[in-house]
Amino acid sequence: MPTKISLTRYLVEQQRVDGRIPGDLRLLLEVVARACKGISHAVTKGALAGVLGTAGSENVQGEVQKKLDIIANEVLIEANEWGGHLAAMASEEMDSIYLVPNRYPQGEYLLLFDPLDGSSNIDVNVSIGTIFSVLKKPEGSPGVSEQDFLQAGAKQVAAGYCIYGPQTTLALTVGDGVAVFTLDADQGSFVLTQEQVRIPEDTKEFAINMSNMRHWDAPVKRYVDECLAGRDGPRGKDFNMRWVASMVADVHRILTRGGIFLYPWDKREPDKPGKLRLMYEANPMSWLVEQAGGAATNGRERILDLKPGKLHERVAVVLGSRNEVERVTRYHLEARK
Ligand SMILES: O=P(O)(O)OC[C@H]1O[C@](O)(COP(=O)(O)O)[C@@H](O)[C@@H]1O
Ligand SMILES: [Mg+2]
Ligand SMILES: [Mg+2]
Repeated sequence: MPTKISLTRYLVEQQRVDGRIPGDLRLLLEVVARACKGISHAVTKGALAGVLGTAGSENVQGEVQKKLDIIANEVLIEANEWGGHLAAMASEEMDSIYLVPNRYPQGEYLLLFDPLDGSSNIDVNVSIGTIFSVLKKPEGSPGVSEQDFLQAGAKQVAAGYCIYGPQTTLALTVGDGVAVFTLDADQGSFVLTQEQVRIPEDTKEFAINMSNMRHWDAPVKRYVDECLAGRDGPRGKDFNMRWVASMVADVHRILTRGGIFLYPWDKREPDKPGKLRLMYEANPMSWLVEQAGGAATNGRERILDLKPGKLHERVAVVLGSRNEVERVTRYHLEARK
């Protein structure tokens, strides 16, 4: 496919030429991309539009909501509810699922999103993003319930993120590799800038919040200790470290130049499997990473095989360059024996 084509043309070709996606899914993805453009606009305006700062409320997970968390959530809902492609939506910022109102045509897809990822970076002008995942409503189920959303990540029919950084960039998979589009603000359209993204199998760069080191489990400590030991340690090479604290930005770096990202279980809240959310953070990112040749596990099992028990379920995440993820997973399995 020639580069410099628009997202619309890329999707039309996925639909028409390759028969990979139905027309409804194509239109749904175009609406999601349009919503991301709107969010990008609000992010760029920042203090000029009065969108920075906290909203004075908490979400279902007890996290303080920022104004942009709520604005991004509303933009995504308003853009998507009337198009006729969706049956329901779910979001990090909403306690339960959002049914498409009866006055609008009902579609067969379910859309999940983290409207604004990296909330702690909003007010300090560091990259943030939107993460999304699309599932098909199970056939034969009347109406829509939360149960319909509880499908393994392997069932996703589309997944992606839009990062609001120095450029606004959208990464997308519909199961045919990962394509990356850059927003051309003059044209107002996303333009294909990279196709068939590949994550190198090996890396010398890891991403983890080191301030939690004392709370980690032994296999994670072992892995990071070996990286820190550098050339003189068992790995025989020096490692670099990065932690943006926006998963979108850390994953975007990994798609661009490789690396490994870890947000493991830790002893601070031992009853929670991890910090990140399975259905609208880990699943879409894991599918993107796998589609780019990388791997994603919770330390033991492939994330995309996990069957969610609830909408806002949390999960430990290890993803990125294949050989490093396999090493961390092996360390966990060895520790169990
Ligand atoms: O502040 P910590 O504990 O390092 O956590 C950072 C992680 O939290 C997150 O910000 C969670 O996302 P939200 O901003 O959507 O809640 C991830 O993007 C990031 O990887
Ligand atoms: Mg997030
Ligand atoms: Mg968020």
